[in-house]
Amino acid sequence: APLSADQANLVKGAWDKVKHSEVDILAAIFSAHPDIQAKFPKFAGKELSAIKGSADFALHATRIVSFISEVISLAGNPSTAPAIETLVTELANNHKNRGVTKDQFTEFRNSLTDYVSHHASWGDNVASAWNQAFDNIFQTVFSHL
Ligand code: HEM
Repeated sequence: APLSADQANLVKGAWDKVKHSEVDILAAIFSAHPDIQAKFPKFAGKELSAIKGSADFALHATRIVSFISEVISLAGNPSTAPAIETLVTELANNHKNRGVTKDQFTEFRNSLTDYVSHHASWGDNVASAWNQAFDNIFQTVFSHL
């Protein structure tokens, strides 16, 4: 089910606490899942510590975080649901073309959720809204992979 306005506000509140930590978020994902790092032509086979400070790393981290910020900013409003669907379908198709798997998307989700849950205040209500948001997003992603 789509998020209510109240649920969307809980997700926004948590995301606001971490959205300026782009590099840290991507580093946490790569560190937990080297198979994700290995999909990136620019980062494959390199030590995380050697790439984490690079402009390329900051650029990609910012792309990911900006995408998530955009989707979250559109959540909780029935009139913007089609825009979310369009953005997420495009993301799924781009990643399908790169050979990204459902398991890798799930790994990404789990690391991201782990990061946010440790860097924002995280009660049951926040967790439930966050999980519902990602269930919705991933339902669309998986239908296109
Ligand atoms: C919800 C999860 C994810 C989000 C929000 C996300 C977001 C993005 C965005 C916004 C871009 C740049 C736009 C584009 O080229 O499509 C991108 C590129 C990319 N993503 Fe993801 N991504 C996710 C999951 C993954 C996973 C799991 C992998 C690998 C296993 C991956 C690998 C890549 C690669 C290889 C690129 C191209 C990088 C380049 O330009 O060299 N992504 N991603």
